[in-house]
Amino acid sequence: MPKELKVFTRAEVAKHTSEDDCWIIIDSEVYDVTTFADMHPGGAQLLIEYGGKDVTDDFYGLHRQEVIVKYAPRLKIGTIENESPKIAIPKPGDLSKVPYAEPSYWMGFKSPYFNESHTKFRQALRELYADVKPEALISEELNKAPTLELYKFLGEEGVLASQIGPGPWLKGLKLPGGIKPENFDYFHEMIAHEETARVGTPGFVDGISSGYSIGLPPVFNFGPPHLKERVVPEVLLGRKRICLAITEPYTGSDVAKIRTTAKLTPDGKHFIVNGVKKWITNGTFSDYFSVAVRTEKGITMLFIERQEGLETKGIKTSYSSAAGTSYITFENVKVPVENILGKEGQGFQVIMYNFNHERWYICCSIIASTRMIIEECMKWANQRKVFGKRLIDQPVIRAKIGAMISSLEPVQNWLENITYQMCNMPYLEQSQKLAGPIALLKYQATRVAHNVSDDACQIFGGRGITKTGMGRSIESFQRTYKFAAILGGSEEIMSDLGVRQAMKYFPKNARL
Ligand code: HEM
Repeated sequence: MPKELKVFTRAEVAKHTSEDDCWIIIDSEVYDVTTFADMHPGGAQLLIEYGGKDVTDDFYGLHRQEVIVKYAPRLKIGTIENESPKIAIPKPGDLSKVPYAEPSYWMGFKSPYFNESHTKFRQALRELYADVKPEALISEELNKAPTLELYKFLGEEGVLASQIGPGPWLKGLKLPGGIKPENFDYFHEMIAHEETARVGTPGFVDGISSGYSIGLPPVFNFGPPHLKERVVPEVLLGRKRICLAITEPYTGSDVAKIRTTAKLTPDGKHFIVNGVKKWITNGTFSDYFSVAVRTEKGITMLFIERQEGLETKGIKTSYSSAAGTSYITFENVKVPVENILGKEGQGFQVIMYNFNHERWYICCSIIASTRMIIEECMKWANQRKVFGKRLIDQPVIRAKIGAMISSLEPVQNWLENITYQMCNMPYLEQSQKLAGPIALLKYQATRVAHNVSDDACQIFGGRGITKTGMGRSIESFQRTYKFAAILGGSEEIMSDLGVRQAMKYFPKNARL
């Protein structure tokens, strides 16, 4: 039964100042902290010193809003007469009203790209993820992989399907916001990646999105019919998990150097696979693996099921093991020749086919994460008081936040422009025209993330390097934004590729 709340005057609250009877006011609501004081992580004495007072500003200078949301049901005893709260507590699923906290269309600006269906889609995902977030925070903290139950839930709600792009594989599936598969476009997918990133738990987020969004495309684009029919629905409905296994300890971005071998058996019916793979996201809990191997005819992609001889073990990285980042060993693993994805010796084309999409998806995600960090900085700078004024009243802080916003908005706008091209170009034209811009966008998006992370840490000070409390998102971002700068092609390779692509189309007759 909910507690009955009473109405008090400020004078009444002011009488409750002792160890045995201690009340405080936060935003015109009254809290009895007498029994809580001994459990208060900030210390009992502090709370008692503040007994009887309005502690709103001090409270918000030291605690995230989620603290009061969590403790209010236990500690709130009433409200102050003729007053109402001035601080908004967003409902789960609300869009933020903090300037620049959402892409401009969702802050009331006009856009040629979005319509009502994109708004419905974003809203549905934001609400759905608000329910998932508590589990995400626990998994992230405890290094626990997302459960199969959660995968099934995300699969049935169409969340998994909405992260691999428009295509025939969506047919018959339910999508968030009731969007019909035939109306689903790359802007919906962009929103899906943004909303997933907004959960704010990078390891867990990769745990529920990274493996299949790059592991499944080789199957639905190049798999033989018997695999497509079975595996694609299993994965999209969250019943089985798949990952992409390309990189090895000896070779990262240089795919041509992979050493995992697949030798044909004398009867020509199977390959025997031997070798190792490293940094394979979702590998620890995947059932299926899309694997790059070397056969007699060259680099080949194989679909391999978990079986004897295939072992996965977790690798500890700078984010949570909820991502399932793994080291995989293949010892005499037997794979039917029918499991070749594409053609033998043409694995490179299979790998390249989805590269642009993968890089674009990383852009969607890192740009959304960076935006959240800017929102955290703006909120903090507004509520944190030092030397008698808010942080935001210091020109040096405004200069940092100005630099953050003005570096983020151009990459968001470039992302939307590229997404528009993806919606309107056939695959071949996309490959010719977008490989360079996507590579350069990825380079710039992760450079922006780097600078924002650095400035955010300076703004938060000690809290920006502390895993709990006010700066926890800043600390986590600092530890993890580099994943986006390395995976799917490092910054160095991205800028080089962008320029090489541009030079391919450089007119032979152009002169200075
Ligand atoms: C309803 C009232 C309050 C509740 C439920 C509460 C709860 C908490 C919690 C959960 C933490 C740990 C935060 C974290 O690490 O994320 C904390 C820390 C702290 N609290 Fe409170 N608190 C309350 C009121 C106050 C008041 C009135 C003060 C004094 C102004 C205060 C001072 C502190 C301090 C100094 C810390 C340590 C902050 C840090 O490590 O940076 N708290 N409190």
